[in-house]
Amino acid sequence: MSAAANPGKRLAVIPMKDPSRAKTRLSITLAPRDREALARGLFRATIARLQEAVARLPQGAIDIAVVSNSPAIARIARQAGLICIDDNDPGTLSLAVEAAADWASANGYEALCVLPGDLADPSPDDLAQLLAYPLDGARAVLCPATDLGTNALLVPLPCPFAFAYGQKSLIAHRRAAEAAGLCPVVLPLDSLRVDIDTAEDLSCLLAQNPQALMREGAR
Ligand SMILES: Nc1nc2c(ncn2[C@@H]2O[C@H](COP(=O)(O)OP(=O)(O)OP(=O)(O)O)[C@@H](O)[C@H]2O)c(=O)[nH]1
Ligand SMILES: O=C(O)[C@H](O)COP(=O)(O)O
Repeated sequence: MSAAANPGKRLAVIPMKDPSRAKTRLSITLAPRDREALARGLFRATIARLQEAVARLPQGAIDIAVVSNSPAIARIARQAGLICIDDNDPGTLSLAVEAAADWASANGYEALCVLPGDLADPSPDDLAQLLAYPLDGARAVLCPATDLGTNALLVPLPCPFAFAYGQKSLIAHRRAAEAAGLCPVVLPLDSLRVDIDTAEDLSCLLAQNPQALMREGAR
């Protein structure tokens, strides 16, 4: 693909660690194989919801990708028909997302939407609203997590500021977008507020979906 390949298109990207290294904050609550199963299960659910959202939008408007260095994640992504971007394991979420932004710019996409692969229950309606949000060349859209993290964002490409994931990243992203001359829009979408980081998040998830920790070994 080249820069001329995707004019007017947006790329939705899910950053993913290898499942064997994921969900470390749940180490006290879950055995390694359960953390791995949870990470895979949440990733598959995110893909399905995103595909449902994309199907509601004009055909060809959005492509979906994963950015990861994990062969296990690449296998799941390819089976689902996603684009796989290899981030060469740069060591942080921000650098992995930067690798995806660079790839998307080089391939001619006009905007990048970043969604973590550990959202508890993202709704296709909310995802479609975010994916279709008008940027008018100068907006950056930020969807807050309950803890003031950034659970989703939509930026024009090339993105004029550095990603700043970490504690209270919503505030950091808002400032960075503004400093780079963009107009930051905070878009609170209920179903994008909760990701599964802590034991409390997990018990809420299991109350709603007791299958969330089903073993995935056979797939
Ligand atoms: N490609 C890539 N994805 C990452 C990286 N760090 C985090 N992610 C992904 O970003 C999303 C949010 O991740 P976190 O909640 O920070 O990490 P986690 O592994 O899910 O959980 P913890 O280990 O408890 O921090 C998940 O989809 C992760 O797989 C990274 O270094 N590279
Ligand atoms: O804002 C962030 O850093 C992202 O939402 C990732 O946050 P998490 O570590 O809370 O999942």
